[in-house]
Amino acid sequence: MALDIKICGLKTPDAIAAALTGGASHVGFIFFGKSPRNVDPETAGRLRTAAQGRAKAVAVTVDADDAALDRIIAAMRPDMLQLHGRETPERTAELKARYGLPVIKAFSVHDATDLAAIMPYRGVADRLLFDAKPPKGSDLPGGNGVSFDWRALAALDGDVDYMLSGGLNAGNIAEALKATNAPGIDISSGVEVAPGEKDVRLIAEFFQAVRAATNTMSGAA
Ligand SMILES: O=C(O)c1ccccc1N[C@@H]1O[C@H](COP(=O)(O)O)[C@@H](O)[C@H]1O
Repeated sequence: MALDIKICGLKTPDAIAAALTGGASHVGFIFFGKSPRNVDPETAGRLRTAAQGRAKAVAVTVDADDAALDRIIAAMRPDMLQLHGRETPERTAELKARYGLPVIKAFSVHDATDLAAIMPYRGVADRLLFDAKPPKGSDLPGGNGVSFDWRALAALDGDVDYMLSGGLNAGNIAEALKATNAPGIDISSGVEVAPGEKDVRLIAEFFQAVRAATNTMSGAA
């Protein structure tokens, strides 16, 4: 099965073009005021048109209320919603029904005990996303550029569809894929030169590293 690759926190046409040229399956837009990657829904709506028919456009929100989500959905027309806050299984189901969109639910992981949290979301969220816990003092629930111990995911059932995120970059993606065999990966800080500032060269290098890693893994199989 092809590896899904999401480049998240996009804010400029150049960065989106680099993500699409590299072969991103998903492009993510952040709607969270405290993030250096925050975009307004209208800007995201303009930017996401480049991805039409090429990659799924994902709206990333954090405990957003209905009014904020209504505005995001109307202006951006995302293909998917990513819930990166403390949204309950009930809220997740409600949003799926309200907008008729597939939902990615994010979980923060330190060790295998954190995986118990996913149980009530199985059959509710369409896909799970595993990110590291935010460092102490961080204002952001994600996008902190920190990894967790990927061995924690060894306890997952084989049928769990998820994306691995948190501190991925061109230098560690081979090890991350080898450790997890993740069906999808998600990166933001690792292709930036400063918080919120994507770099087209780093994006291209990330895709090269992913291709090299997947070629090595399929050769070894
Ligand atoms: O990137 C952000 O600023 C952000 C803000 C609020 C919620 C989620 C956010 N990003 C998510 O974090 C991971 C990527 O993090 P990293 O920078 O690669 O470590 C990814 O799931 C983004 O969607």
